[in-house]
Amino acid sequence: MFETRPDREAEVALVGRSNVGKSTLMRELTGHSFDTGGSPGVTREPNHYDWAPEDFVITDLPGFGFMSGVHEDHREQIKTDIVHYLEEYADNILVAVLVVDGKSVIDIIDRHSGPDEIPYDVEMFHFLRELDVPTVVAVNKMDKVDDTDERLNELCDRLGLLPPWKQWQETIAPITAKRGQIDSLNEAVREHLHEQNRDDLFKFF
Ligand SMILES: Nc1nc2c(ncn2[C@@H]2O[C@H](COP(=O)(O)OP(=O)(O)OP(=O)(O)O)[C@@H](O)[C@H]2O)c(=O)[nH]1
Repeated sequence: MFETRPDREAEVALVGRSNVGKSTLMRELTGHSFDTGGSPGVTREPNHYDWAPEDFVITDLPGFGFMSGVHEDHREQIKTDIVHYLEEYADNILVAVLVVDGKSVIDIIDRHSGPDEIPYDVEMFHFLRELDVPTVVAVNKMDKVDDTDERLNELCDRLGLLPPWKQWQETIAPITAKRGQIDSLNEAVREHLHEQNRDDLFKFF
């Protein structure tokens, strides 16, 4: 279990597979650069952007999935730790941001769909819903995607949301974190904060 979390009442948590751009997004959101080491899977412990005066923390959870040089057992352990973290702090997490790579997410989901296999992103999306944690899917790297609407409609379909994606703007937020294009995510997060009477946290998004 991760033991680095500051004791804060309110939290926004970023989850997602390795290399989807969580650290890049974290930097854009906070203006703070976390030492990620640069290669996939380097983020093994959560990064917390601790805002004590507001009793608020933004957390970047470790990436899950393929990591070169990381043994299968360890990968499973990281996944288990993430699940436990989300369960333990579900009441504190006002919004979860599930980050995916817009370029590859459909292929990865389809490759891992089978009679006894649920793709991580789909599993995580449903798990967060079960926990009653409002979730925004940040579809990153949209600079590499040409057919935006088609791609986002496909993603809705895989997540069990009825397309067109445009009716899910509180849930599906296409972004290009690397260029600082994250307005749609900020708006979606604000919607969820507003619903929970936390307009005081708008300044972070
Ligand atoms: N084209 C493109 N590349 C991006 C974007 N955002 C991030 N990247 C690149 O994606 C790679 C991974 O980004 P990171 O932010 O390190 O990803 P991460 O999800 O934190 O990775 P882990 O540490 O493995 O969890 C880097 O090469 C980034 O420059 C984007 O919006 N567009």
